[in-house]
Amino acid sequence: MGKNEIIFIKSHFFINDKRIFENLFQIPYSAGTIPEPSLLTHALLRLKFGSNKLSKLEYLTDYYNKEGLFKYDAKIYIVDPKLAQTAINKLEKGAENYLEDSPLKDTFLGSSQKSPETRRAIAAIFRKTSIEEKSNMMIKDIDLMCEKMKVETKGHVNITEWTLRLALDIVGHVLLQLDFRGLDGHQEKLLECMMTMLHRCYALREITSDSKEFQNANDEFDKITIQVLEDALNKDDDPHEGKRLVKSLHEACGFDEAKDNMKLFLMAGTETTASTIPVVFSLLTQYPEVQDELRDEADSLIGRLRSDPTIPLPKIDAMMKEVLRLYPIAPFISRQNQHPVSLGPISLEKHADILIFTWGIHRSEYLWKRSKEFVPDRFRDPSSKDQSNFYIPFGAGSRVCIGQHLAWLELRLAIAILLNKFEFHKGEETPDLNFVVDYHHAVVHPDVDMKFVLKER
Ligand code: HEM
Repeated sequence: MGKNEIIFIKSHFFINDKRIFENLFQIPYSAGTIPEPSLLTHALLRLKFGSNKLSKLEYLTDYYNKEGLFKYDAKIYIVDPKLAQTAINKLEKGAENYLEDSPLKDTFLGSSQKSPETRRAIAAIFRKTSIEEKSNMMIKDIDLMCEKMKVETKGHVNITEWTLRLALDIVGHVLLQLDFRGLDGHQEKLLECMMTMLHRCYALREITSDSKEFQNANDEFDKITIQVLEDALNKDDDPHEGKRLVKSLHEACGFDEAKDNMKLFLMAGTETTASTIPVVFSLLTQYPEVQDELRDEADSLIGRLRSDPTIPLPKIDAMMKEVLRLYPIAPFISRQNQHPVSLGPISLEKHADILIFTWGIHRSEYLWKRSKEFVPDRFRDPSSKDQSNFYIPFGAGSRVCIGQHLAWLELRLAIAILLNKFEFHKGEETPDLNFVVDYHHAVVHPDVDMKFVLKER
């Protein structure tokens, strides 16, 4: 808004620009068009939420509930479940400028053309049964983390750091048949590169993607992944493990793309679960009675869980579903249309920039009872009226998160084992739960590392 166009003095607006005056009082919506907040709505949102764009978008989700979609910053946000389902199935992955400036731009995350072969080539590795067969590797890594936490944390734990290292080791062991030894501190450099790019640049915006620091981190990340890929290609497959992911990738898309997709697996496989676990424990320290109840379940089922990772954990599973409802780590799903297309009553020009707004849909007061509250047993009773049938933390359709089975198993095992071995409490250093958004990769993270007081059991 230009200087002198609107002057705001003590709860009065003074408007001295005719165009703005008209815009303030425009009727924001007429049937068949995409509604857009008026300048007045923008101004009020700014007063209410400052620069917190995620909260503004969440507010607009309920505001435009009837229309089911809205435009904000030239992007179209879909918040109606039916429209969202249609958009997910009918439109293509990504958007015109999706992943521009990102080291993941040439991976199959953003590409709708190359992805089917790559996806097919690696699908077997990500299948639920293949992942479950490797649960022992995850359990070994989680146990190692717990042992190290006991020795090294002295009662105060930075769970963000530990779970980042854990997630890196699990991606290495389960997906790549490689030992990164993140928990032993051997891959500090790799984690540092990822965090410089993902947190400092894209989420916190402390540095830009053309800064020297970013470039150095990206070059180093490239160097490490090239080395890892070359080493892995030179090794024979373990006959018990089947073909390595890196070999399948290499055969499907050649060295350069395989290297970029390795970067994708390292980033997507590490930061997503490593952001979710700290959120879980932040909530469990805010609700200690829930933590105790879940610990009782973990204690009684841990023996069976270790030998069969698929057994139901009714309370822990329900709580994790609720965490991914209230705080979906991937808050948007990006889609675009190569050709003009109609979506419900709306006609879209080609190359519209479309976001299915999971965060808003999961928290809409029109779809969920007590929508903004943490209700840990909401998902325990499938017939509960507290539930909506539109729940998409991992997306949906042909481009659903390929790592969802890995993520889910890792989360339930890590949470059950951590609860069985430790109590988590709030301490002086424990931060409030606030989020920053990486709009490039459509991920939210807690804005700072999550630290707790840890009591060994
Ligand atoms: C809590 C953990 C996770 C959440 C909430 C999550 C969520 C998502 C979502 C919403 C999408 C987009 C789906 C769409 O466009 O329809 C996605 C895509 C993807 N995820 Fe995950 N994810 C998680 C963990 C992981 C893990 C552990 C990996 C392992 C490597 C992974 C790898 C990927 C990849 C490669 C894609 C792109 C798939 C494609 O475009 O075809 N994710 N994820």
